[in-house]
Amino acid sequence: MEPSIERRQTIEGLADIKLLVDTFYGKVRQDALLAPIFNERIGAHWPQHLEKLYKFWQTVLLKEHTYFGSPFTPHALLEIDHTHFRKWVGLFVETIDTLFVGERAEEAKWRAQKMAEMFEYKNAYYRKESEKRVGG
Ligand code: HEM
Repeated sequence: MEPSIERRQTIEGLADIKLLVDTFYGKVRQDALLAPIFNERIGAHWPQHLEKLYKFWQTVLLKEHTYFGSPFTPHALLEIDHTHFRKWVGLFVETIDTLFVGERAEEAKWRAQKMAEMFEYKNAYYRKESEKRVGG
């Protein structure tokens, strides 16, 4: 049997974070369900969005604190539901499993899943509240 060559790497530094973020949003931008949502909101500002996401994942995974935003806020207004979140998480997990191995890779998947769950829950809550206000 051919010895298998492990091409996947551990997440060690900013270059790995950039590879993760660039690959993931590359997939998002090709995805029929997610691309329109991102494009409508981000438009020509993809470079700035990616910079923000490098900082976000650098902070979460490398504990180098370069992100100082509030990650949920911009999602509250998006028209997204369970199908979108499931797709987002699916592409994220696929990206990690293709590129990386190790503890940080596992942590990245775990964090992404947990945050997606939280965002989905909060989104549904805000939507219900605003329907109550509109609908009386
Ligand atoms: C279906 C799922 C999702 C969609 C469609 C989505 C879409 C977006 C969009 C359009 C923006 C840009 C908003 C703006 O600049 O006005 C954004 C920002 C962001 N997203 Fe998501 N997102 C999703 C899930 C997630 C998840 C699960 C995470 C975290 C693991 C995440 C992390 C972030 C962060 C950190 C920002 C930057 C926030 C800031 O401005 O500081 N997103 N997202």
